[in-house]
Amino acid sequence: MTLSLQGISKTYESVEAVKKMDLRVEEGELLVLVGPSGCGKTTILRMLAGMIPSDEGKILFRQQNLSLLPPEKRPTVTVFQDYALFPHMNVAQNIAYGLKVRGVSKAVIQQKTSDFMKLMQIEGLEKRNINELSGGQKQRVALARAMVVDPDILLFDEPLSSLDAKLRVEMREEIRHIQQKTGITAVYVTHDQEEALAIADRVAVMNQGVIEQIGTPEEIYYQPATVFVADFIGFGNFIPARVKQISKDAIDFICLEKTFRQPVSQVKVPQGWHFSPEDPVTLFVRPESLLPNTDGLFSGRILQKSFLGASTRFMIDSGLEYPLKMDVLTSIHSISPGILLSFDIAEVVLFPAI
Ligand SMILES: Nc1ncnc2c1ncn2[C@@H]1O[C@H](COP(=O)(O)OP(=O)(O)OP(=O)(O)O)[C@@H](O)[C@H]1O
Repeated sequence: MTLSLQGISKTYESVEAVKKMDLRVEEGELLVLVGPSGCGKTTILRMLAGMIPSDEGKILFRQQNLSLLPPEKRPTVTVFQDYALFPHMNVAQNIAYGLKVRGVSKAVIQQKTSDFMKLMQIEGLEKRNINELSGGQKQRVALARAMVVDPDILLFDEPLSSLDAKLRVEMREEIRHIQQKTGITAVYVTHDQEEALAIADRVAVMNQGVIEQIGTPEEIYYQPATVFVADFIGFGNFIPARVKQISKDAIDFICLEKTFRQPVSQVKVPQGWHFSPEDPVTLFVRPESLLPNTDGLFSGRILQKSFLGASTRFMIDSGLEYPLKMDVLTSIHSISPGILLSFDIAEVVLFPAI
């Protein structure tokens, strides 16, 4: 009982937007497609909705081949960034539209419209014109209009991009809450990696028409499978290093001219990649995994400090080509300008040298 894309491709003139993609979305799951502009996210959503055909491959939902169905026969409804509301209809008429065209009775339309206005906390706005609403209210109307027809699959195309930062966070929490409450299957497109991590059951990170990695937000954040994913999701430091020696229990690395010893079981590496003694490698370290401490493994000098609220970010010169980023809880005050650092070694991911 899943939505699955099997070997889906799409080429526009000379641009290969989606390349032989396989993807499964479980029933009731919220799957986020995230990636930089032009990586093919919207193209996938359009193929799911039937707005454009794929060049090859199949889209199956509950054993039915959706690729053969026109858009209006598909079990999908799309929520767009620009809301796509009907400007000549008031709020209630917008929400009721989908039910009306499906020939639902007046009494049911009234009941359902009222239920969804309540769910989206827009009661009292029934008679308002669309141009008399705030951005957040418009998005609530758009969501109510999409969900009122009880679709099996909700498609979100950057639904929060037009909202200001605070409202985005509020609305994404609300979308997540309602999606979980209704158990609707959802595919959500965004280029905002923070939004992706916050809202998803699973995240698919896309790059140039392919999925680089798919996994839970925690897997994607703590165990990026590629340098692209590590770089795109969150912040991090790429530190050049060299494998010194490998024994049965531990691996020694030389990094910043110091030797780090790490138990073999703790070394996180991309699947299928093996390294040998003397290989140049890259250590990927999150800013919060860099630790200021007095018996640190290497030294650095603070170049810059940015207050981020709960944490403070320090830019540190450690003699590398780029400054290291280190996030420290703001409540910890005693950071001296010339500091000693170490890693939380269990959180470091090892990549081939970049
Ligand atoms: N109608 C079209 N004709 C030609 N090329 C297109 C068309 N639509 C998209 N493309 C190209 O296909 C690639 C994928 O586009 P797509 O819109 O799917 O990316 P996206 O990840 O959604 O990007 P964004 O976040 O900017 O919306 C891009 O290189 C884009 O320029």
